Amino acid sequence: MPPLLRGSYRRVVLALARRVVLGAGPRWSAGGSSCARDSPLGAEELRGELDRFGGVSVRLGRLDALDRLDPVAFQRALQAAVQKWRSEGRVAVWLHIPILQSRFIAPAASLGFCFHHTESDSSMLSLWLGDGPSRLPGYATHQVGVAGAVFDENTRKILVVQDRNKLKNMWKFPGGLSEPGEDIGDTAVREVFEETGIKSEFRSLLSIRQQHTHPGAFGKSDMYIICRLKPYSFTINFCQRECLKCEWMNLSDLVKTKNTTPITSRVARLLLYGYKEGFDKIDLTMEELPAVYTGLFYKLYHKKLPDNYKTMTGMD
Ligand SMILES: NC(=O)C1=CN([C@@H]2O[C@H](COP(=O)(O)OP(=O)(O)OC[C@H]3O[C@@H](n4cnc5c(N)ncnc54)[C@H](O)[C@@H]3O)[C@@H](O)[C@H]2O)C=CC1
Ligand SMILES: [Mg+2]
Repeated sequence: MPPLLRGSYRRVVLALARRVVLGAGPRWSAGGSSCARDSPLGAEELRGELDRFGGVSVRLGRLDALDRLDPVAFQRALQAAVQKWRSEGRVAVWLHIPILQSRFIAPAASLGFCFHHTESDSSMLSLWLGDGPSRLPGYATHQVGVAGAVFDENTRKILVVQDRNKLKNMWKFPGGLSEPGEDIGDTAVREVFEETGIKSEFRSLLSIRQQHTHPGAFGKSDMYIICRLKPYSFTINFCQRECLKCEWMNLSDLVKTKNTTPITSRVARLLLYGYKEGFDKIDLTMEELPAVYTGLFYKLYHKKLPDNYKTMTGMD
């Protein structure tokens, strides 16, 4: 027996290998005694929860003994567990590993596990056990950036910035990346305030750009959304760290200038059209609706739907 599999480790490993179970299982005990020596780590078995697709989810952070379990012992236990889950017809295994237990990543990888995703304090590995190629869904594919086109209808001026740290200095709308759980409109309002000092409120969504293998998105795709915002403060106090310049520019000048990005120019023209013909021509408005399955709420963006169409039941 390898030296690593001595004493309490040995008991842990044997228990893991023998009795990997799903659901609530008995605690480890090497000899039936409940004294501290026989169950020295007070640990539970490597066990998983069954998900609705027939996969098993194991959270290593819940296993008390893990701090004193070495990678070799873990690999054996996991191998035995995978064998058992396979024989039970489980389709996949999800392995959640806290960052401080990262020494278990390599042993899991040697059994075929791959990274599914990582968070700041943990990683999630997965192993497909079902027939054919994996049907597990991938993780995040896009980052979401949001800009605010803050248009003052009274003066026909629009708020524009030039970013610092850019190879070319071009006029654009202030904006930045959405934070986890943040509504699109809230990102626009927050970023505009952080970058320019201007306070504003969300009016509508104007455009969505999708760009793949975006250099600023760590190789992922970029979703860049521009919102129409209405200002309610007008004194610029721009962030020197992020911006080189910031000003209220005549919308017609932004439409004309060459010193801007194609998307900014296009949205400036869209705003001009909306200003002249009515913003309902260009606005995707937002409404909050209840989600059927989760009981949560979501934001839905679309062209304005007349109230009678919201409740109509037939074609007449
Ligand atoms: N076509 C356009 O007009 C432009 C569109 N965008 C879009 O805007 C969104 C991102 O907005 P941003 O204003 O760039 O983000 P942001 O406003 O959230 O953050 C920009 C700041 O983050 C920091 N930062 C970013 N990457 C960094 C790194 N690797 N190391 C250290 N600091 C770093 C810098 O301080 C930088 O000034 C994306 O969706 C992008 O596609 C951005 C620029 C131009
Ligand atoms: Mg920015």
